[in-house]
Amino acid sequence: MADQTVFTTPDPTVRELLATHSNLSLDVRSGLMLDGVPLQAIADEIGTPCWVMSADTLRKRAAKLHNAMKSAGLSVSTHFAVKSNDHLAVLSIVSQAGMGADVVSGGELIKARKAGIPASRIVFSGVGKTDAELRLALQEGIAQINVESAEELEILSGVASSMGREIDVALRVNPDVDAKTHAKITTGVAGNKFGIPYDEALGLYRLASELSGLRPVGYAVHIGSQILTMEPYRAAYGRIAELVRVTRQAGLPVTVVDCGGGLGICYRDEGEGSPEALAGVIRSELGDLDVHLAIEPGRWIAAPAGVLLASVILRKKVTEGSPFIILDAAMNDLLRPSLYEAWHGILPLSAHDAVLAPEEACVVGPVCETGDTFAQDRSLPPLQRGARVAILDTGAYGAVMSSTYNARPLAAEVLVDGDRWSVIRPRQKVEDLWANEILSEGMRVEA
Ligand SMILES: Cc1ncc(COP(=O)(O)O)c(C=O)c1O
Ligand SMILES: N[C@@H](CCCC[NH3+])C(=O)O
Repeated sequence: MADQTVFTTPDPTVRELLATHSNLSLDVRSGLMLDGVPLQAIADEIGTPCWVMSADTLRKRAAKLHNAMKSAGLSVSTHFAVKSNDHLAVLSIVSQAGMGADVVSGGELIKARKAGIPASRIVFSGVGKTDAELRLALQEGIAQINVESAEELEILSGVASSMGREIDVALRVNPDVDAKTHAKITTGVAGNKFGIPYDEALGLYRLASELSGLRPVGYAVHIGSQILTMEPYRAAYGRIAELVRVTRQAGLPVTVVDCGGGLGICYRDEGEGSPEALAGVIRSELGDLDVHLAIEPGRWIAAPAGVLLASVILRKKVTEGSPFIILDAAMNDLLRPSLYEAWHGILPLSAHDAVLAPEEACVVGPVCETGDTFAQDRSLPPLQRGARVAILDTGAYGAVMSSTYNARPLAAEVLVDGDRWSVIRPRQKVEDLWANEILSEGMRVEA
């Protein structure tokens, strides 16, 4: 077992990141550890870039969320948002920790089933489900489909009737509440593509009760992602509670409210969304409705469980301003900084690097895009060629959003469980990049 001696580093960012990430520690000899595993050992054996997930963190966070709901006296089904991390190992761990799944495609549905998540614990959300995906959901007998438009209601009714099936349906309502998060991940304001306009919801609920193949059971709402304060949740759930009352007054039964996901985490110093506070809001706004409650968290469960390991290819001097630290990971691996200007903590893997006095640097990848930037003018220990770093909080919306842009093979994935680790997806081979490309004989030119 490695020596867990904590020592002082002069870099306040390093100290703060270690303080806010309880699964990470800096060991004098072994460097940065994720749970009981030195990350250098993984990088030595597997190479970089490489995603590493902590099984323990997934389990602990699922338990924390369940306890928060229970302590508030709520019985809530939790559906892990598969879009945040769809690795079979992750799905299997969260399933064993008591979660079902929220899926947005046929592919996610099949992966959730492959990971052992029972169909009865799967809900299907999304603005555009194809007929084939709806048929799959009906064949599998999943718990519920969250319908997002009048058009989808008609299509689903047609598909279900043609199969002689009936399915529980919740209407996803757009409550026109601003989640005060990044504009690209806000989903609950009027004008977003998501959900049924609030004022149309009751009419469509009535329509759903008249259409064959559908059993309208309630409402769903999801207002966005990385939400840190409770006001938007309170406003959205308050509106849904009102809708439930009005629907019942109209003589239509409502038995389900799906409260969506969106709870945020602490990437930098913003503090994390509190499951206890969320439970409190759900109880105060929806607790007396006598409905079955559900939530769909993704990021809050998975993001802090993962890091992305990378190596410094080179350090590029500039005449003015911060030097460029060019990593072997890039935007094709982790897209969030490029897409949302998202801030991710970066820590050196070596204890030796971690104790150096910090400098300002720009951390970038080698992809041919100026947007391929992980951090601008970031205070970091001076990282030299060959140094390794961990980019933090990449367990959600990390590997799932990777691509092979610039013909860069998908990075390896590793699972840490206590003081053991194993590869859960080998690095993609370069040959795999063209394995499915068809080059007809006439097109082939001998090199
Ligand atoms: C319908 C739905 N549910 C759940 C989630 C999960 O969100 P988060 O990862 O922020 O918890 C999303 C993504 O924003 C979503 O679109
Ligand atoms: N992919 C986004 C969040 C979108 C969530 C899905 N609706 C992120 O990385 O933060």
